Amino acid sequence: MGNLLTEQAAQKRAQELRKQLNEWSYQYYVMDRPTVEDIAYDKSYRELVKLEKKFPKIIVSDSPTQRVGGRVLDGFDKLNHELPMLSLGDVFSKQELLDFDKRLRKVVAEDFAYNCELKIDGLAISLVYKNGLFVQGSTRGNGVIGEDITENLKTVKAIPLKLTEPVSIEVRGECYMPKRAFAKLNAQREAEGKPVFANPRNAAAGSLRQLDTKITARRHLSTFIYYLMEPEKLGIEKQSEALQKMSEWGFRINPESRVTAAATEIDAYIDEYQAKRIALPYDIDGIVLKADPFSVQQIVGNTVKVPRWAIAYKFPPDEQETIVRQIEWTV
Ligand SMILES: CC(C)(C)c1nc(N2CCN(c3ncccn3)CC2)c2cc(C(N)=O)c(N)nc2n1
Repeated sequence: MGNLLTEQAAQKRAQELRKQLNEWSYQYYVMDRPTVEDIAYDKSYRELVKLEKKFPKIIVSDSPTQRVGGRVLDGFDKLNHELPMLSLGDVFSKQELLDFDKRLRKVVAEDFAYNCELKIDGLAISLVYKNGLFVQGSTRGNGVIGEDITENLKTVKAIPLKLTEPVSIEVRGECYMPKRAFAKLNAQREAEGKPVFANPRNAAAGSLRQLDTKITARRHLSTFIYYLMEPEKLGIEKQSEALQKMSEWGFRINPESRVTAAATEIDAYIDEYQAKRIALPYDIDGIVLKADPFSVQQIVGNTVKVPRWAIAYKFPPDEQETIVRQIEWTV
């Protein structure tokens, strides 16, 4: 491009490049479906970087160039979760799960199904969007006070910088490090004589706590988003519906969740994923059962710390998992 390029022409070309790059990135990082060779991506990306360098005024917040990090923060601001990030009650046996189900059905007259979800073993995060643009990301902290890690979360490619609709929402999810990235990182750290991380959750937490966002950007973090705050404001009536809607907005949603009507289906779900656990490309430490209709949440509400309409079933610690981790996922 000769330098006769006007800012307007640069803006137009940059918009075309962003659209293409964001589409490729969505397919790769959100849908796990690589659709383009790296070289094609890099070529377009380099052209966009050049255009934005030449005409800085054309830069927009959802440009893929805004994901590389680059600032070294001197700390994280604390922030107040207007809607507290609750904890989860947890049970360790199917019998306790049945007791939870019985207790809940005693209070709730209407029949209802559960939404069963894998319990991703990462770090709980909250993401706030204003008119479809990512404006703030934070850690759970103690549930009321968290840390603003927006700059670091912008580098997580699975977190959309701009949604497909201009909605103003807050969502909750888990930020995690895939097992393969964890094995690679630890192999690298070992080679550099640095201490290795004990598990992917610690590695994810350490990566999000980095004050140098460039380091966070190369840690291959990902997310699964699992809750939409105040769904009633958008006329969404069930957890399964909220997950579907969040997927349409561009969030990465775990594909293994399932609506189960009867308790026996829950048993099957638990058995299935206890067996699949080792083969999953990310760590899970159980499953999360949520009453699917949000009306049930309205009826039973939450205690100070935990919802009465949801429970976590924790898998027994699976020691051979650790041995397998060394074999299966070393690069
Ligand atoms: C929205 C509710 C409260 C029902 C909820 N809360 C969750 N958690 C709360 C406790 N959390 C927590 N973290 C640290 C210390 C205490 N509690 C960690 C997230 C969920 C975690 C997962 C997951 N991991 O995959 C999930 N699929 N659904 C969740 N749903």
